Amino acid sequence: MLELRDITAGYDRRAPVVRAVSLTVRPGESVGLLGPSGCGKSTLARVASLLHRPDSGTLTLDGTPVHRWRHRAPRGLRTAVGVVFQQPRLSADPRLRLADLIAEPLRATGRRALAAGRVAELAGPLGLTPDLLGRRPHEVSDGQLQRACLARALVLRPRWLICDEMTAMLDASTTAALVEAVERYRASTGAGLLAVGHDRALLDRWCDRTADWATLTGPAARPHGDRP
Ligand SMILES: Nc1ncnc2c1ncn2[C@@H]1O[C@H](COP(=O)(O)OP(=O)(O)OP(=O)(O)O)[C@@H](O)[C@H]1O
Repeated sequence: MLELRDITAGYDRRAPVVRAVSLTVRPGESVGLLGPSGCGKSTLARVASLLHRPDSGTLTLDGTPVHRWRHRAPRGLRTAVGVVFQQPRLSADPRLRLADLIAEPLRATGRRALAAGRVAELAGPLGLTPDLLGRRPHEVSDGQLQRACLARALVLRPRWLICDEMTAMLDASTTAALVEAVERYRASTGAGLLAVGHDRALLDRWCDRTADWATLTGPAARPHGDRP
């Protein structure tokens, strides 16, 4: 279970952007998160990805409460969550060839020996040919780079996947390919998904259920935030 309970978070303690938000994703479940621009969805997604420490509230991953974020988070918790952001160019080291970009989390966790096999396994189904794997980010399209970023998010086989507007800048066929890759991964591993987006039709098609930001926040939020 991925449980965000009464999360208050932001960039200035006096004016948090996320206020008392609760949201639960059950094992194997896919939950879409919809809300107006600027409401705090990405901030909440970063809290769930252990990238942003909340001012208050609790994040619990598979029964373990998280007490430390970013590089201070225990490796076992950090690697349990894979994350894909909206803009691949902001999250990709421009010096790395795509094969190395995908393998980066393996190197960072001392599992370099697994790199060749895991990259090959993920690249093919995502349409990343050997030619593309040898290029650097400035030599590929946004859609190709996002495919590599998704492969990077899956390379450690996380139990939870957070997709923050993963397809917002992409065309319909790339969107379909990325969603299909996520669903294939989830079908083979049982991983849970939190997909943040603006496109209700896409989230309704993709996810088991879609939660509206307005129902998750404030004192009116139900114990599990999004349950009827
Ligand atoms: N690093 C930052 N420093 C200061 N303020 C920030 C920072 N990142 C985001 N904000 C502000 O926090 C608020 C919530 O931003 P966030 O990106 O979480 O919203 P969002 O719901 O994901 O928006 P969108 O749908 O437009 O991506 C916004 O007002 C934004 O300007």
